[in-house]
Amino acid sequence: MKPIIQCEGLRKSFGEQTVLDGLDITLRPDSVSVIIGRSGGGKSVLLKHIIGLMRPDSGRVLVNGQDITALSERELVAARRQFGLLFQEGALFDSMNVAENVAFPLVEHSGLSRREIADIVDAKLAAVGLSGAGHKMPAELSGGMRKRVGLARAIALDPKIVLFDEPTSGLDPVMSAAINDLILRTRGEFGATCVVISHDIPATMAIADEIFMLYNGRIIASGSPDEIRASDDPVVRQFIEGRADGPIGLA
Ligand SMILES: Nc1ncnc2c1ncn2[C@@H]1O[C@H](COP(=O)(O)OP(=O)(O)OP(=O)(O)O)[C@@H](O)[C@H]1O
Repeated sequence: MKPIIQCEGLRKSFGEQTVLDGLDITLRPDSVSVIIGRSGGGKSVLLKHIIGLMRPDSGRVLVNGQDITALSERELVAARRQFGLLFQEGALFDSMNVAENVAFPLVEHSGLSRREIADIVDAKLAAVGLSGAGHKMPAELSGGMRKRVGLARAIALDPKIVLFDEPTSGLDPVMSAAINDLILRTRGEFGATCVVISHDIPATMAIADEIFMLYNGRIIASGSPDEIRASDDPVVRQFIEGRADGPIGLA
């Protein structure tokens, strides 16, 4: 199957610090791909390269075969419309109510009428289980609700690819399970490719079609949850078992 996202030889340093060190990754369409790895290991930096918010020092990022590292800022704006992005805290606009938040990308990019936009907003809020919450302000919402509003906004334009940056961090187990269901539905019902960054190993095992382990600036292991569980790589084992002792230093 043709990959939807392919990074080849990505290198990125900040001063002396090398964060991506010749990273290769290939993501399949219509799949849930979960990228795991240490805090500060470069997962968010990788995500920013995939949507063209950061440019690599060298290497390429192909999205549907198009090298987005070669695009101008103007072309990038168009290319980014293929993506929906759910930020860690939902990143809602605090001065807008829930419906206005979800409507925002539609107002900015779709050219649809107010009536059409209102219908889409209702449908997306229903999809995330928040029908009737359109008038609420972000400050009135729980963390889980904020994430669901963020997801409704991320899928407002029916993007082909939805990126989730630590979607379950800070949520209770029930809300985490609800968010994981939503990720699976985002792939199933909306036909989107989902790229998830996560520290949550049980959730990763439950939702991933393919897991990628980022370590020392490269993908050191990839495979289905069963393959990753059976990995004999000591770094992978330490990470998925959550042990303090092992090759991964704590520094
Ligand atoms: N714009 C930047 N300028 C300088 N350093 C940066 C920049 N962005 C990221 N870094 C550094 O790159 C490293 C990787 O950061 P990144 O946010 O990608 O980690 P992460 O794996 O997403 O971590 P976490 O799981 O804690 O969110 C960190 O050491 C960070 O300080």
